[in-house]
Amino acid sequence: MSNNTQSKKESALIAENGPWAAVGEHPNAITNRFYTYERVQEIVAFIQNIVPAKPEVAIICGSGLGGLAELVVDKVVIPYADIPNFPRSTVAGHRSNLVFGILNGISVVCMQGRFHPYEGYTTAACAFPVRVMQMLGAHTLIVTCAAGGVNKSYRVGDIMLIKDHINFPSMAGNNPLIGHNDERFGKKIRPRFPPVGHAYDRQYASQMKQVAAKHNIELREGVYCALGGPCYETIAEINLLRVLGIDAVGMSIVHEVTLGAHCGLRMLGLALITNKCLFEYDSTIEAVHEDVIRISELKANELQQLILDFVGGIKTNKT
Ligand SMILES: O=P(O)(O)O[C@@H]1C[C@H](O)[C@@H](CO)O1
Ligand code: HPA
Repeated sequence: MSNNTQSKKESALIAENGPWAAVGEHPNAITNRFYTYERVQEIVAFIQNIVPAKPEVAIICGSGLGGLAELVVDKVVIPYADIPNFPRSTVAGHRSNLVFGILNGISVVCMQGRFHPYEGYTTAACAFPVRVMQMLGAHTLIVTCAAGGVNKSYRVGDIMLIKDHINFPSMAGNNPLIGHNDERFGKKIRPRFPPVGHAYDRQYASQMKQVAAKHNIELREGVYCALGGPCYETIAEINLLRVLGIDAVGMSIVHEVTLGAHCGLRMLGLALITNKCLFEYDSTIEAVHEDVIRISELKANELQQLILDFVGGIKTNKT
């Protein structure tokens, strides 16, 4: 091929796909092109063939928190492996199932296992199931996760209502919305620059506080931040996060909430504090994932009680 033909081909590619085309696009742009509106619709149609009922509430279960899905009645379980083009969760404490059914009187879909960027998935691939669940009918998304306590007053086993988040991967140019903005995701036309300042629904937050008070469960409220993982943080990093006013640190949620905001979902987030973060160089305790799962499983009942009652409240408020 002559140099001239080669450069003409490259120019055409760049004109069609943008400046990254010649050197390789940002991976999220590629994922977004893979999980097009049409492909997401195909996945939705596949699922609707198995489960015709519309879920109203979507729940993403964090590390060791998949037990919540066991409370669902009239259950239909679809393994991720059975769904065309659906990723698999590769992390201990995350099963790979979509669980449909009724939770405290309301139709739900639970993701029993999520995807994390450190598993090798782009943030767009990690979060695209949020669009699937919205297209299946969900108007509400509940995200749960395990997190390290950065706030020094937090204890292991505390539950934190997520008031807001800091999306460090996004600040570093890794947002799941990078790539083509397909305005068809969601009920209204979805904007190129969606606001996320009120991503966590204030009314839902106050309903959750009432539920916690009713059960005598102390609820913390704070700011969650996501880092890329898979390493737990250094002592210097934790001290930096603390200076920034962050209360809990994890490796998930923020990309899911970003797509949830983009497609117009009302959202609630709960983080279970599974370990205290390291602040001092002479400290001997290190975070380990086995402990994260152990604490999650130990405290799962409380979290489940909160979600069960909260979901029941959504039903009551509708009737
Ligand atoms: O899926 P979540 O955010 O609950 O999992 C947390 C973050 C890492 O995946 C893992 C670290 O122990 O737990
Ligand atoms: N850091 C990051 N992610 C986590 C932690 C932590 O200490 N605990 C559970 N998930």
